[in-house]
Amino acid sequence: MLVADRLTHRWSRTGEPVLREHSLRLEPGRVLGLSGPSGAGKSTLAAVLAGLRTPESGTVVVDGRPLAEWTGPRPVQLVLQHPERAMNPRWRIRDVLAEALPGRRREAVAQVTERVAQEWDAHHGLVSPAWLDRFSHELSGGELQRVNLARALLARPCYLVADEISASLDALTQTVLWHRLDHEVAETGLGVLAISHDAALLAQVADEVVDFADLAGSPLTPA
Ligand SMILES: Nc1ncnc2c1ncn2[C@@H]1O[C@H](COP(=O)(O)OP(=O)(O)OP(=O)(O)O)[C@@H](O)[C@H]1O
Repeated sequence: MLVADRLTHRWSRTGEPVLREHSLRLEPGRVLGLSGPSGAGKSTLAAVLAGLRTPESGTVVVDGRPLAEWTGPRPVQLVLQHPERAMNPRWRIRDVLAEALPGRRREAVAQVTERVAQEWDAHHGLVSPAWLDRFSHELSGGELQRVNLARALLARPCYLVADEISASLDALTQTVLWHRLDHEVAETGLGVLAISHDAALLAQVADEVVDFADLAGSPLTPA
């Protein structure tokens, strides 16, 4: 279980806190939907859950161990709406995918990236093997987003924070992508936090939907 307890975070020392003792539980093998208005703090919470921001106070514990104590691959992967920000523009797509496999032999990495591209290609062409030798600027935003998600799953995270990951996709591709994620949830026990403004999408893909505001000031454990 991913347990975030009483997280507080403000972006400037004198500013209002964006996270105000926000708490949530994300179970393995489940999809939890998170909704809330623009600017509320959902992406801030996402960054803290993934360990990319340190909260002013509060804890994030992943499968019984504080997030800060995990070494090696991040147990919580974050995929954002704008995939180009998460990729080195000088890398080919095969190197972008290989980033999820640090420390492996070159030949093994090449094999895995080819296999992953073929496997994702089988899901209605979500990722094409033909993209592997291209640079990120040679793919569309939606294509890059699928590569970004494939890379995040290749790292074998325990939990995935998916922040508006399908907002730039057409309806059919969106359905196929969530179907692919569902498969991962069922097969590997991945826990997913799906952040979106799209209530209809969340109703479709999530086991439960919570509102960002309702997570504030509701500690999971006694103070
Ligand atoms: N790097 C930053 N530096 C300063 N302020 C920030 C930073 N990132 C976000 N903020 C501020 O924190 C608040 C919450 O932003 P956040 O991106 O978490 O909201 P959100 O709920 O994800 O919004 P949206 O749905 O529009 O993506 C906003 O007021 C935003 O301006």
